[in-house]
Amino acid sequence: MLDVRNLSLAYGQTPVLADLSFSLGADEILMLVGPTGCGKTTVLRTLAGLVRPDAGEIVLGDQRITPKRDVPPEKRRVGMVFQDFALFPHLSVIDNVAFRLSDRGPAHEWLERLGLTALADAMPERLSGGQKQRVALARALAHKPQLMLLDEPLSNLDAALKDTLRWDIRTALKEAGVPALWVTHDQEEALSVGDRLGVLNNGRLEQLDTPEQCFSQPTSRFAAQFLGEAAFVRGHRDGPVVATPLGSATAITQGASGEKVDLMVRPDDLTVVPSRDGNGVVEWRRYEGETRLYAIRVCDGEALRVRTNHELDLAVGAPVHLRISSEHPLAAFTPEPAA
Ligand SMILES: Nc1ncnc2c1ncn2[C@@H]1O[C@H](COP(=O)(O)OP(=O)(O)OP(=O)(O)O)[C@@H](O)[C@H]1O
Repeated sequence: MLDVRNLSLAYGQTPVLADLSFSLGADEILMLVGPTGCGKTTVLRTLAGLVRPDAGEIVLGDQRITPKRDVPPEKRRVGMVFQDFALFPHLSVIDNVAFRLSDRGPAHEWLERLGLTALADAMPERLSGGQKQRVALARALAHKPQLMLLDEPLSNLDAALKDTLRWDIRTALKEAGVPALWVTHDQEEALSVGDRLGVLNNGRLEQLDTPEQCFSQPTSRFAAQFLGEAAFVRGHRDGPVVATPLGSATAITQGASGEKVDLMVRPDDLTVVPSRDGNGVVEWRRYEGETRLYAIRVCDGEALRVRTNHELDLAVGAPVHLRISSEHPLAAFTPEPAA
């Protein structure tokens, strides 16, 4: 169990974490995303005890940590997995995993669970990136941590390996029954692997919710734009419905009829068909294999992205009709004041 309350931290005069609060359940995995420099690694470093916060408290199991009551990193029982694996190069796999353990049983157990038994006596230099990361995970879990911190654990691995390993890491964390905080830059990973997702912006949690809620019901434009390819179409409320030049959709939030709003649309909320008297033209196209992504310029507004089946083959410059086809409610935001 982890409880973070009103954590603040500045490097010199630069505030990095601002009144950050969240809790993690017994075996909950929280994915942490946000733009570069927003403080993700600093959150992990603070929880690990590598930097001391200026204010707030961390309750980790039965430890209560405050700026005045520090607990050193080695007493926090926090396991860490980094993108660069950080194995001891002069120790074999089993000696890495069992490092400083008086009982080597859990080391053998985690090697087996993570499919590494045959490599127990190998030296790290012989291992592939995926195997190194499994060893790093086994080492962290064999030490029976009360919290796991993962800082972009898959970013040095190729795409095919990432997909398998992310699920193996999730399974291992759940088997170990430890809460985990997992920083990633990968949207698919952020949305698919964790139990909850936190969107960090300038050291503040902009949104903390299930991945589904964060993606489909972002509470701010920032969260909307950070997850997935969001665009905004100006419309007017008419009861629960927002009417736009591209058709109508139900809005998630209610407001006064007649009020101007920007409706958030993603490429799968729109449908495009060829049409001589349509409302737009194809500005660019991108073949994606199973799908195609088109940018459609509508009147003189911004180009909107729409994803279609790969069989719809439209040329650049082709006249088309673009409409909102989403059957689920869409997020609506108050228009930003003109610059
Ligand atoms: N030791 C330090 N001294 C001073 N400033 C630091 C230090 N470490 C990080 N920073 C600054 O704090 C801010 C947050 O850094 P942090 O590494 O936590 O961001 P991040 O969200 O993990 O970024 P990235 O996604 O690029 O890894 C950045 O502006 C960074 O330059």
